[in-house]
Parts: sequence; C-alpha cells; structure tokens
Amino acid sequence: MTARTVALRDQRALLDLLPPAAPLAWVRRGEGLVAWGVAARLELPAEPERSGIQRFTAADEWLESLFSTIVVDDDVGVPGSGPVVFGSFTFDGRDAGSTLILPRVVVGRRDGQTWLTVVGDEADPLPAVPPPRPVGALRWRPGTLSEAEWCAVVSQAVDRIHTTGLAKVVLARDLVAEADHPIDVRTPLQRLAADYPDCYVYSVVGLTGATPELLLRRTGTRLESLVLAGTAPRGATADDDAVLAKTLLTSAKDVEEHAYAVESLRESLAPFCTELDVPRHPELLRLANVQHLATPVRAVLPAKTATLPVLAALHPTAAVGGTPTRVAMDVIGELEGMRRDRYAGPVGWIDARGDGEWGIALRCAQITGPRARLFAGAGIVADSDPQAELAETVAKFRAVRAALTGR
Ligand SMILES: C=C(O[C@@H]1C=C(C(=O)O)C=C[C@H]1O)C(=O)O
Repeated sequence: MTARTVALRDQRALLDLLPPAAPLAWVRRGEGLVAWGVAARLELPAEPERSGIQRFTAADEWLESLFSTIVVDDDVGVPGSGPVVFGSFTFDGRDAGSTLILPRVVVGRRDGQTWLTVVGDEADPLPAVPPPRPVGALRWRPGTLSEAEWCAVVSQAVDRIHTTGLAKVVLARDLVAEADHPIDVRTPLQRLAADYPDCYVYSVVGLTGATPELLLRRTGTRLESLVLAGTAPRGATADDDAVLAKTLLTSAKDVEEHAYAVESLRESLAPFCTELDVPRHPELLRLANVQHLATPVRAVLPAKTATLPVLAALHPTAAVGGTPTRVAMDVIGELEGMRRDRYAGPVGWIDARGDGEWGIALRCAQITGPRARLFAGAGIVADSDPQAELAETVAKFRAVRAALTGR
C-alpha cells in the first residue's frame, strides 16, 4: 500500500470538503483533518474487564504493523501528513465497538498550510459534494433513565461517597432523537464548529460532537493535555457571567472535583515522562453553553515511547470516571444502567510518526441512520446536589441538541 501526500492550494473550509457518507473529522478553528473512504479498518471486541486495556494494546499492534507496510511519499512532513488513522475507543472495556480507520483520502490544515493524502489510487480524491442536508423534524425520547430516576441514582452515588472509599464518580445519562430520514452528520458538524470554536469538532463512525477536553496531543516528544472538571452555567449578562465564573473558581466543591481529575492525570502520566508541568491552580474555560475549570498540562516523553500505551494509561481520567478509578468504574457500571459505548472514551487521530491528537468523546451523539443518541455526564462529589447535576447535564446536552435542531 502507498500513501502520497502533496501540498494543496485549496482554501475551502475543511468541513466543506466532506462527502455525506461516513465522514471522519477532527477540526478546531478551521484546522485539523477531514477524511473519507476506508483503506483499512479494525473493530475491537469486548474485553473481560471494565478497566481492561486490551483494546488499546490490540490497536497499538495493529497500527504498528499497518504503518510498517505502507510506502510513504510525503512532501509536507508535519504532524498529520502522511498516512493517518482515526480512532474511537469505548469508555468501558466490556463494550465492543472501539474502531480504527485508515481513510483513503485525508485533507489536513495546520498553521495555514493545507495538504492532501491519498492511500492507494483514487481517480477523483476531491469530488464535488452536495451541501449538508437539514436534519428536519425530530422526535425526542427520554433516555435509559428518566430525569427523576437519574437524580435518584445521583443521590445513591452521594451516599456511597459518604459511606465508602469512593471520592468522586462521574455519572452520565442519554437522550434519543429520531428523524424522518438518515441524519447527514455534516449538518451538526458544521453547526458545532460555528458554535464551539474552542472545541475539537469530531466524527468517527457516527460518534459526532465538539469536545473541549484534550486527553493528549503528541508532537514529537512533547505532550499536552487539558484537564476539565468543575462546571458552571453561562450567565445571561456579563455581570451574571462574571459572578458565576468567580463562584466556580472559588467553589470548594468544584475545586475538589477538579483536583481529582488533575491528580489522576498526573499519576498516570508521570511514569512515562521525563518532565511534567502541572499548574497549581485551574484557569477558566468559557464555552457557549457552560464554563469549566481547566488545567493545561505539559510533559516530555522519551523519544521512542509509543503513543497508544500512554493513551491507555490516561483513560479514564477522573474527569469522566472518578476516584479511585476502579471503584468509580464499578459504581458507574452498577448505577448508570446504560452502556456508554464510545461516549467518554478517547477519540482522535494518530499518524505514522506517533504524533496525534486525542480528545475525550464528550458533548456528542452517536448518529446511526435516522437516530441520534446524545450523552452528557457530571462529576459527583460529597456535596453534590442531584438537581444541580441534572441541570449541568441539560446544559451539556444543549451543544448537540442545538446542532441537530438548528435552534
Ligand atoms: C462528563 C462530561 O464532562 C466532564 C465533566 C465535567 C464536570 O463534571 O464538571 C466537566 C468537563 C468534563 O470533564 C460530559 O460533558 O458529559
């Protein structure tokens, strides 16, 4: 197999290049990667343990052997040029469906430079595409648990925190929308990119969203991560917004919730790194629907470190699992009552050098034909209030909800 990368003069927006069928995307502020077609694909089965890492190990072996068989001709030579694999992993080892795809065509943009990578022969790598089709009318159905049931589950989790060694657990819920015809994934993608410029807008095998949370970016030996946990609504006025921000930054509950996520990342990353820089205090990240406590982490890896084992070690951070991790995973399995599938798992891309970007699949929906299953969760700690956590999930649902309804 050959992969040829050439510079491209095309200045069109990356998302405008995507064909309607099975688009792949990872885009932020107009840069990133869009891709389509399948040159190779790996879908991983369920593994025996919730906290298992077999899917990451199997993916790593597959990637190594795949990239070693590709003859690369790359005129561009930046992260994301040459052959690239998109991936999305399940949150829970016991869920099947983690998938890796080597697309036939990739268009990338970085620092204003655009390129095209074609794997194998493609007569027309950049076909004219129809405009995204409107989603049309949607019928909304409650998810696995009703709002009242979910609040009861949050109360149970708070009890566990008071009576057992559990310190924090992230509980999620789902919501289902049904359209009259198959949903064109490009429609919510475009809308998410417009509404959430600070987020990574992604789609991999129908899992489509805009995540603010970067699990890891690898560029050579440098690693970056953005830990999020602790959430407040946006205010209706600038004054309101400033008060909510100040309350968030000084809230003992949110700062504690955030600290668990930072510590879990630090502990999992430290064994791999020669340098690790974790700021002592979180900063504020403002998005259209919510604001978060955020800690940007930087690290340096020894040159020969493979990327997927690092990803496997980082997942799940306490931003989406909890503390202690294994106890939290069991509580999630017991109380949530649903399968997360690929929600809250790593999603992103990797190239043949091991460079890549992986986010946590949040603020997303699994779009399959006419159906969209939306997910949102919230971190529960000792003084969580179920109604406030419910409101937080409603605010988080708003991103994909608005992207689907156009309102
Ligand atoms: C779990 C989600 O978000 C995570 C939980 C957060 C919190 O509890 O404050 C904040 C950001 C994310 O790490 C989600 O969006 O579904």
